[in-house]
Amino acid sequence: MQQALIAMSHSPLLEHTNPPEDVKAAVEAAFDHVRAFAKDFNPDLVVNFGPDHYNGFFYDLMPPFCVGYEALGTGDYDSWDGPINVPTNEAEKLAQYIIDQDIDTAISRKMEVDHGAVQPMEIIFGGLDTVPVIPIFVNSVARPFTKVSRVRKFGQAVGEYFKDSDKKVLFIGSGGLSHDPPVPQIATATEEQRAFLTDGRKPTPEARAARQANTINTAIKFAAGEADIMDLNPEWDRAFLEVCKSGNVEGFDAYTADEMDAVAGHSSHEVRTWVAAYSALRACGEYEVDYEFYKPIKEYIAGFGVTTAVLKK
Ligand SMILES: O=C(O)CCc1cccc(O)c1O
Ligand SMILES: [Fe+2]
Repeated sequence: MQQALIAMSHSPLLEHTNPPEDVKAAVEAAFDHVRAFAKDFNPDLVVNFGPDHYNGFFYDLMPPFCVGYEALGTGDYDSWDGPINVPTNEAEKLAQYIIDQDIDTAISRKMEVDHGAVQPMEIIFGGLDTVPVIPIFVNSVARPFTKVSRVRKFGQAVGEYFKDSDKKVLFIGSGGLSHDPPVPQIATATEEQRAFLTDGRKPTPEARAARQANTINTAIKFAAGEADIMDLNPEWDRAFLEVCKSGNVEGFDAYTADEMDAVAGHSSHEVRTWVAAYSALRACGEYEVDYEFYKPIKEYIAGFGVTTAVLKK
């Protein structure tokens, strides 16, 4: 088996809020599972589809996709802060292949990736300086959004590139499922927020701390039933997981940005990373989801899903 997949939610609140013990234990067991899965698969390379939350990508230049040739962590919420082990030559060849399939992508020789992209690898491998990784940004917060069918085709192109590779490749998707954390949106932003969304790189320590405190306070209120963010939507989450399990990745095409905003929250778009990862794996062959964990967890502001998938023999 040359390709495998881990698609999982992330939340910077893992270390900052306190769900009931049984919930924490269940999440920890899911993390143990993905760690064991990755260890067993023993990838030569990870292709990491990750979102960003205005730490690395801003409205000064917002691409739908970006392949990182070289990358570093932004360290927000104490996430990976420093260089990332990217095989530049392989990333260059991958981007050329994607473009040759008529799918345009941005590239970066200095891509900045935030908690949303790095958290699964921190959990699974203990850092981003171990297994070589090609980080791929999939815009999941900043309108305008590409159609989900485009994300599927992008993922498919990535998968095709690795289909006959002699390397063992693990596709990771990070984010989702339904959730609506307090990330400003350009359409409703104040003047100050607009400035941040457009040009907010390298915040002062005070600005970063204030942003993080706001997220943590919102999560605590949300768990107490007092926050004015959208509720989680377990039904929507379960339906999305069913599409993942069906193996019919064209099923993702029915999702639209407006509907997702309306029923699953403004950060539900992070499932685009799952769409890319599942479509990449599907391009390598028929797959089966061999592990699924799901729980709506208000303390983490996340419909929290963890899945692994392998190719059918
Ligand atoms: O402050 C931010 O940028 C949002 C943090 C955040 C919170 C809950 C779930 C997430 O997926 C997430 O990213
Ligand atoms: Fe996120």
